[in-house]
Amino acid sequence: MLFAKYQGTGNDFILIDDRNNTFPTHNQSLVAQLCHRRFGIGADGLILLQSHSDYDFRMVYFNADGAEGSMCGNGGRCIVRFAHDLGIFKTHTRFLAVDGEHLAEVDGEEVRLKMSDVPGMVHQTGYTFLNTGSPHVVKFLDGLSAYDVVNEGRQLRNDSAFAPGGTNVNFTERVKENGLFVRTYERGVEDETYSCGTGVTAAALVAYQQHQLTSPISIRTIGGNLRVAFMPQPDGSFTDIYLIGPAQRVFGGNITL
Ligand SMILES: N[C@@H](CCC[C@H](N)C(=O)O)C(=O)O
Repeated sequence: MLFAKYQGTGNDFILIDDRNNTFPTHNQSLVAQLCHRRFGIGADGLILLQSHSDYDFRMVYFNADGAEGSMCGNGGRCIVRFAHDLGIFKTHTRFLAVDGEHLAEVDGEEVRLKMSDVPGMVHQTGYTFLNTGSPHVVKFLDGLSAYDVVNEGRQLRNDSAFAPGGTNVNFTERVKENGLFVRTYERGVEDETYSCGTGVTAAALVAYQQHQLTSPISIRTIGGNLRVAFMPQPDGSFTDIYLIGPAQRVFGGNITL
């Protein structure tokens, strides 16, 4: 079976053209093995591109632990690049993911992905929780470069407040000129990743509401730079949310299943 590896600001994924529906979607240990960084290809997740009668394609996303996941923003940008490379569309596309319809546009190196609307957020002491297609905690702090993201993130990810599903955790620092630096502990990878698209989207919306940053917000991650644009609504919800940044093919190959 042919595969290709793509990355979006260092969040990396195995992409498979599954338009003939031959991938064994219920084989969780196979997905985990393919994503393993020592015994497999190595990736933060695996994504199937499947056919859909009403859309250009359907995105099916699995986390590195092999379980089917909720929405992945960087994965969404990578599958758009993959579909573009396969010749499925020219500049604009419309596809279906687990959280519903997404529109996207390829513009040179960048992919601009429309995210799901966000109904609101819950503020707790020390952090904010919201769902941007996947569940996210956003916690603002100073000195993020030296912060223990893995241990602090793992604790919050497994906090009983988020049981049974758990949450992703985004540690966020304000940087100059309407910008953020974000480091994410990702559920399903169970480690810090270089970038998380639904995570930086969550951080941007909280930064608007709590720190008066304005759309579009520039975000630095370990793996590169992203932008998040959005329209705040009077009822506290957000519409027209766009995640914008680079997505690239890394290499391709053939796997025997
Ligand atoms: N890396 C992703 C988020 C993927 C989903 C997450 N691991 C979860 O299970 O909630 C992104 O770019 O959004």
